[in-house]
Amino acid sequence: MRDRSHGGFDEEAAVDAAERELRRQQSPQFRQNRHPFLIGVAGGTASGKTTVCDRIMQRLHDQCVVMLSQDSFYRTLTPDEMALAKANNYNFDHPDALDRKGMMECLQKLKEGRSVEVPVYDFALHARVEETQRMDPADVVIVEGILVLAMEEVRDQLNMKIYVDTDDDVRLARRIQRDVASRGRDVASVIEQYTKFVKPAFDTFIGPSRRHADIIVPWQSSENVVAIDLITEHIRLKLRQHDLIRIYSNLEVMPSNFQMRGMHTILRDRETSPNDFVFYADRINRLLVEAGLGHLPFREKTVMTPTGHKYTGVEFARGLCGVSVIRSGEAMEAALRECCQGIKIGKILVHRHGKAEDIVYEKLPADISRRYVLLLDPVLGTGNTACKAIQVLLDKGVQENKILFLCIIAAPPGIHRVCQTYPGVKVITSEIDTAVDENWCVVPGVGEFGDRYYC
Ligand SMILES: O=P(O)(O)OC[C@H]1O[C@H](OP(=O)(O)OP(=O)(O)O)[C@H](O)[C@@H]1O
Ligand SMILES: O=c1cc[nH]c(=O)[nH]1
Repeated sequence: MRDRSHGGFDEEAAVDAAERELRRQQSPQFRQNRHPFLIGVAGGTASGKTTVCDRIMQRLHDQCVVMLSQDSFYRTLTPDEMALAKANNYNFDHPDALDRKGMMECLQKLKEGRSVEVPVYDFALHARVEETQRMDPADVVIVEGILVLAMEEVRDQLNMKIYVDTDDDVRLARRIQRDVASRGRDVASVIEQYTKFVKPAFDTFIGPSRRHADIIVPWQSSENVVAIDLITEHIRLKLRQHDLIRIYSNLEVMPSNFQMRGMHTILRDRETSPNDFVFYADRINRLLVEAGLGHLPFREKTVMTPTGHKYTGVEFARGLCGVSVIRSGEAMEAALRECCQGIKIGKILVHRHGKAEDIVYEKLPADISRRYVLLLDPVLGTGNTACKAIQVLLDKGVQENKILFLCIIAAPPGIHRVCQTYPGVKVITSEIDTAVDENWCVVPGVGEFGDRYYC
């Protein structure tokens, strides 16, 4: 409940401090602790993956971007395999042709912000050469290759997955041209290899892996400039979010998947009916509450199953309660009650009036100072409301590291403010938005959450 006044917090100073912190983390001594943003680019042979990567790198020229190619990790062949390769009878399109362990080690090191020595593969000799190529840590690592989205262990490391979609005939024509010109092959052998191995591997591994992609880029004979623009804009947005996660260890963003993005799309759509808004907000609230509960301490517990076997598991934490920020936070109470039967839930009303800030109402469990508190409010905008509510809890004796703030969307100013002012408080959100506008509305946001939920 507020008239969108700003409160006494110097937002610019907070953002400056956060940026200073980010620069500190970018200094060489901190590099090894940095986690870069990992992008996977897959697609069939000669689909244009490298060109897509080059265009992305050109557009992200102000970031430190490196590209790791799956091709660098072809295995050194055994003598028998070498004989097959020379007879054009070896399957280079199968995941087993790769040194997957070596590739994962490289990826892991880059992910940890360390330099790596990348193997160099000679396609004409079907062998690794002696020398390696050094790759230094970067802000963004692009991993490119036909099987990048088909290998689960690689896929699991990626922050963004792109699939380049090009017609089969265009790809075959390009493949013939490339292998003849630069890999020492003749046309007949390229076509034979394509029919025997390349196409079946595409049908078995590569084509099906497109379902794992976040973005599918149609890429035919002319370049898809619009797609590259959209992708790089999205990467910039994600990098900003990624930076926040790197700065604040007390910020957690729930993993995004198509279900989550679909639910957010419905919430954010101004055409969504009130019934649907409530339905999908409730679904996300339930997931948020589960994510919050996952941060509570647990005790080991062993039970007997009905078949008389032991199961060693854990026991849920005791001594927790919820506190909702009136009015929108009350929309999250049902989700908390569904997960924790009989849980005590208190309430705080933060009322703003001009420059003055008043708590006009609070009703909290008498023993709240001994409890963990799940503080519920679906929107974190400037962070004024959240900070005021957190301060009320601290004044009641709740320990800072026993407060978990759950919100459906969080804007960067609110994240800076809460995470910096209260480093012990864990902020858990399902999405980070871009900004807060001059009317204190979150951008892109959901509009006035309370008005839409309770209308
Ligand atoms: O981070 P801030 O800039 O403080 O904004 C966030 C606050 O705004 C919303 O409440 P609102 O004031 O709209 O009241 P309502 O819940 O009664 O609709 C939201 O539920 C938060 O409490
Ligand atoms: O955009 C906003 C900002 C604060 N609160 C809301 O409900 N929406």
